[in-house]
Amino acid sequence: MTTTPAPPAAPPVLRLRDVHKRYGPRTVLNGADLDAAPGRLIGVVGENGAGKSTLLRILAGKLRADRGTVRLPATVGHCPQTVVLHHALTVAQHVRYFQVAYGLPEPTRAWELLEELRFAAGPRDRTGTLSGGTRQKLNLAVALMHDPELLLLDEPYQGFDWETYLRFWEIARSLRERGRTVLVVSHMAHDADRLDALHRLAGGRLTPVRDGGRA
Ligand SMILES: Nc1ncnc2c1ncn2[C@@H]1O[C@H](COP(=O)(O)OP(=O)(O)OP(=O)(O)O)[C@@H](O)[C@H]1O
Repeated sequence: MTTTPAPPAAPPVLRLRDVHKRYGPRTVLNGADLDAAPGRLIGVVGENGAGKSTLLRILAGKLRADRGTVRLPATVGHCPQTVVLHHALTVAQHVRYFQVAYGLPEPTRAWELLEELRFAAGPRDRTGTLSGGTRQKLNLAVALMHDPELLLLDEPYQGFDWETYLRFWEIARSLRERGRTVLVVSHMAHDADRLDALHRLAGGRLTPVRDGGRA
């Protein structure tokens, strides 16, 4: 009898090893490790101030770790907790700005995402006039519009109504099906079932709470 060897596991798209970060005397990350394979939905939970946003900012290249190694794919999207939009610019100006920043020939994906998220504002509306949840939809769409291999989302659905929250998870699932890796900082216990793996950040380290085996 011949046996077919199992296919080798896909190499991690994200690898974090022994990452340290302190702000003055305060140590926030103290040897954080994480591996993420392609096509995984991964959650990170932790108490307020545990260092989740710090971790994501390091992964997004917006903050330098004091020590340790971070291996990332070529394209990374980051949707930070604080909306990065400028209140005086219109919706269309934001889409155009990020299209140019990412070097995209067309901004089509941004408009598709906004439609999927039931975006109610018009292209000429200034973001300063939008509701918090509506601004967050634009924040999310511009983080996703270049279809990054790794997507870092810091509580991405703050201010979303229930229907939009469910649509967010549909988008996350379709990204996973296309081999994208999505890392979500979450406070919601009922998100856990939607994820392939869940890690807790405490004491500056990441510990798997639940792991689907390939995260
Ligand atoms: N730029 C900074 N300078 C000094 N301290 C900072 C800075 N950014 C964050 N901190 C501190 O580092 C700790 C971790 O902050 P961080 O925002 O990463 O936590 P978090 O887990 O995302 O918190 P939350 O759940 O409240 O969003 C906190 O004590 C915070 O006050």
